[in-house]
Amino acid sequence: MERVITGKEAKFIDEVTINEIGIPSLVLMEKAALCVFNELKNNYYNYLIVCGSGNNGADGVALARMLYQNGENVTVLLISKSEGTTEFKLQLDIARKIGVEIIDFVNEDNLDEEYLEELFSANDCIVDAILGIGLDRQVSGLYFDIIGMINECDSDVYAIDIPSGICADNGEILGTCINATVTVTFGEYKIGQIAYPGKKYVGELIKKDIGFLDTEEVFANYESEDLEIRDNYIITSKDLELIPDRIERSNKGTYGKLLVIAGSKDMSGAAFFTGMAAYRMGAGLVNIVTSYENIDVLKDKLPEAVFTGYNDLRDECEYSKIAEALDKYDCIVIGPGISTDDNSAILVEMALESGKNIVIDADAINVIASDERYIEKLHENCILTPHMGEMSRLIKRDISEISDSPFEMATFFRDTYNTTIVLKDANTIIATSRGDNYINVSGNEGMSTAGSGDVLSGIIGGLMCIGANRDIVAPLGVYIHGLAGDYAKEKLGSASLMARDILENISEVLMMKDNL
Ligand SMILES: NC(=O)C1=CN([C@@H]2O[C@H](COP(=O)(O)OP(=O)(O)OC[C@H]3O[C@@H](n4cnc5c(N)ncnc54)[C@H](O)[C@@H]3O)[C@@H](O)[C@H]2O)[C@@H](O)CC1
Ligand SMILES: [K+]
Repeated sequence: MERVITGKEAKFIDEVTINEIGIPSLVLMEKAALCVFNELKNNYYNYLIVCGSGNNGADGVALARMLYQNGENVTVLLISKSEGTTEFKLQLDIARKIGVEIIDFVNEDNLDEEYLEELFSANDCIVDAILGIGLDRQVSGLYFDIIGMINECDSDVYAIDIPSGICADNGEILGTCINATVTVTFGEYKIGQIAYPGKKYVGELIKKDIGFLDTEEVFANYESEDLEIRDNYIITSKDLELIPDRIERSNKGTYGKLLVIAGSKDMSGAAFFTGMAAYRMGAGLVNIVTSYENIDVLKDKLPEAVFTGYNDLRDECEYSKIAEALDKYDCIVIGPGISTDDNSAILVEMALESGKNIVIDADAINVIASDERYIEKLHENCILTPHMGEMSRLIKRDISEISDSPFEMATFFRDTYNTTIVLKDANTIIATSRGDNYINVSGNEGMSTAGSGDVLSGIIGGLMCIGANRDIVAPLGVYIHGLAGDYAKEKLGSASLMARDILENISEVLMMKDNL
């Protein structure tokens, strides 16, 4: 896994590198500007570098100097009213002395919006050096208007460090933001570049090492009074190694027993997808607990499973049959297609009280959302997998509020209930009960299709079953699900992609692991 950091953590790493280690700020800046220069040089006819007056702007001015000295047509556009940081003033002074063309929009007369529009379209490359990780409030006024104009023109836009307007801490857009073609960032990825909505505006994301002190070393050895370091990661293909290997001399008991409580009248498909996904992940035995009328059809589709039927769980005999199964099995997936009737409420309560490792999905989440009594029973071995609608019911907030700040919502839920949450979205956020957060980077738009969530809960259940580390099953399962979807998209395109195609490509992911 790879760490992703907040803007504040990035600042802390900056400060330690400069103040404790002694690498001068200007040396880091020179390297940062050089990295962007190497991406740009000789690629465009005319460059316009739009600069704020913080160190992001200073990077921009240093870049302009490099382009100028390389013989390219470059203009700096200054748009800040304030004098700027020490580094900014210094870079500007050097650039002026060397002869770089500088337009000071705020202080020069006779410059209006029309002039700016013409300037933007006259340059085929615009560099956004307005705001970086120092963004700390809503974008308004001139900055707002200029970002709008840059987004309107056809030129390529390179953002230095992060597109201006995206909050590096969580991906929120503070009023407006630059829609970049390419973003060149320094040190580590920032959450705002990986998480939606920010991710949508980053374009191609290039990460460059500019000589900061190693992040893990900084976090382990230096303390900051006002900064709480959070463990945020992305899963990468290397982490597939964390899927337990098959053992040559083994039997089905070696790979665990999973109880899948899924499906209700007219909803047998959900149980099939979940059960089958768990088997494709390598689960030893899957027992599907479902309404009696589903069993015949499921037996045909998934003869590898065993079945436990129920009709009315107020019946003592039926109740104890399920209680016995809960007792015998290693882990549980509950929710896909179970409906929200009285039987489901009983099943959810039984599963929660078993204390086992449980994946809680779909209608089981709706049951929990319907009554405070259940939410209080969540524990550290639960993994909830809500989509935006289910999350909205669970925490009683509007979907728009959740999709504007999914990262905050997921971590808030985890912190409140000490449970793992998988908030499903175009890039799913996982906040684990151990305190780690993950932003998923696999998957595609074709996976927004019926049954896709059922497959995910089966994959996570399957991973638990085969003995993957408890702290990693949720983020790893989400990553595998997305990767299986990516394989499916490669073969079929995104529009025709169906849940069964995700299922069929789980094996591709497992073979990829074998070839690592
Ligand atoms: N030594 C360093 O500190 C390095 C800094 N680097 C660059 O410096 C950037 C961070 O620099 P800074 O911390 O100076 O911050 P920024 O340059 O991102 O911006 C801070 C300035 O913008 C103002 N501001 C914040 N939000 C605003 C808003 N919504 N509207 C208008 N003004 C707003 C702040 O008051 C402050 O004056 C990084 O993103 C990176 O590009 C790199 O050069 C690497 C080395
Ligand atoms: K920027």
